[in-house]
Amino acid sequence: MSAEPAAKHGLILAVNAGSSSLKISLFKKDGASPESPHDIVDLLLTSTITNISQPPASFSFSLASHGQGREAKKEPVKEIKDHASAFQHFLNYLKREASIDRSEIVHICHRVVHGGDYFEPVIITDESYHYIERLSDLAPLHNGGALSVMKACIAELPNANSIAYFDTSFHRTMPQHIAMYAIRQDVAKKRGLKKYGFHGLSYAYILRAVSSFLEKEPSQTSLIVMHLGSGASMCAIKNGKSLDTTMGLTPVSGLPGATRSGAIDPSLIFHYTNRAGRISHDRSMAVDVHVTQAEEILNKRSGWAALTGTTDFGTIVKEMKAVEARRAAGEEVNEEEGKWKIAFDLFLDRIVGYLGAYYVKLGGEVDALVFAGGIGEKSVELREAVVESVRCLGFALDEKANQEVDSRDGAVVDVGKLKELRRVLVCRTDEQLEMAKECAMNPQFWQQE
Ligand SMILES: Nc1ncnc2c1ncn2[C@@H]1O[C@H](COP(=O)(O)OP(=O)(O)O)[C@@H](O)[C@H]1O
Ligand SMILES: CC(=O)OP(=O)(O)O
Ligand SMILES: [Mg+2]
Repeated sequence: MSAEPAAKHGLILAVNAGSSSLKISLFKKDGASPESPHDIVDLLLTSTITNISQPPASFSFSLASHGQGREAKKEPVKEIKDHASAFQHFLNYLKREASIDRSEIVHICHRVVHGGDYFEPVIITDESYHYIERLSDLAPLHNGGALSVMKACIAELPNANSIAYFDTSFHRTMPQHIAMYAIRQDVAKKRGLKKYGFHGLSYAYILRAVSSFLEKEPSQTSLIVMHLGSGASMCAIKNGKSLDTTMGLTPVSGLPGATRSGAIDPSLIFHYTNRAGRISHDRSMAVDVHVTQAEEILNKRSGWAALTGTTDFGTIVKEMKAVEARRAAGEEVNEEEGKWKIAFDLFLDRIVGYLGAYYVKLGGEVDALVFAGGIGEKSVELREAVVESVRCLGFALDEKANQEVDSRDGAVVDVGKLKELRRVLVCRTDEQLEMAKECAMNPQFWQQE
């Protein structure tokens, strides 16, 4: 792949189509690129649309010049029903924002969850678009949304290059026997049936930010990272490389999520429904995605939504605490009310299981446990429960630091007690910034000074 080097500098729009959200950031690349990747791009604005799969969606927009740390105002928008309409709403809003000239956008970086055999970023052409489209069935909550945004970009911002950045790229270093499933390899090879792993842009950002925080080279840094959001996964990073991760061929495997089951016995689905193999045409996407009913059940009708009725882990924690406080006060609590704690404990159990496994796989050489993603960054209670469960491995939390994460600045916050021995960190991950930095640093995309 090679792009026409567009300009020496200009604006980079980075778009992150998550399973239930669309996160957009606009950056300015400076003409004189400093050696350090840390200040190669300046943030101009961010916009976040959440609850796309649970309407009404909520829209926020904030200019960096108006204070980055400030919580942006959120407003419900009933017209937003998918990623395409969410992006259109953002573009309309941007048009009204006089201080930004859309024609200065040179590159648009798109987070694409499944990249199949693509490892490097690719410029979107007919060929690469159709390759990513063919992979949509392997990331039914994701690739379709990203493609619908690309279509809108080509129509509305025709002078900008659309470039796809892949979640799967970070995991290309997984050893073959770890990425392989114990199935016939002639079939596996023909159909690409192996563990790809996801959230790779987030892991790349976290590795960069945490190694810098620890003042170590990324290639000397070993971490166990928990990216816990609507989609949740973990990664064992050994000397800067992905050794193992919990998601697999598709993002449904590993930890449960907002609407995803996580790992199950593969036979379960045939006992759940006798229509497992029937094709279900997903009409919620602007791009047609063909998945079976089995995949629809496990991707869209499971997880927190199935256990508790909400996709918001914050609500689960709040309700659980309220019920547990009543129970502690001697009040009777019925079975239905116990669902919040069951969901919390189930998530905790799966996280701790992988944590133990990854600690052993890394031979105990772990520079830090890192919490990230909406739940990892915001839930004081989940961090407390996880770290308490792995106390036997020598990790301990500084309770006060854990409570105060929200009020602390910076990408990385130290919440561990035994700082010299076993670090516990929170990292505010930023997939948009990771893409923008990678784009700004890639000489292929820019005319040299
Ligand atoms: N205070 C909180 N406590 C626990 N969970 C929270 C809190 N705030 C947000 N979350 C969780 O974070 C999720 C969003 O995480 P994020 O990583 O932004 O998601 P996405 O996968 O859409 O990128 C929400 O759905 C919610 O479950
Ligand atoms: C891969 C994945 O699950 O992404 P997200 O958490 O953004 O939905
Ligand atoms: Mg996400």
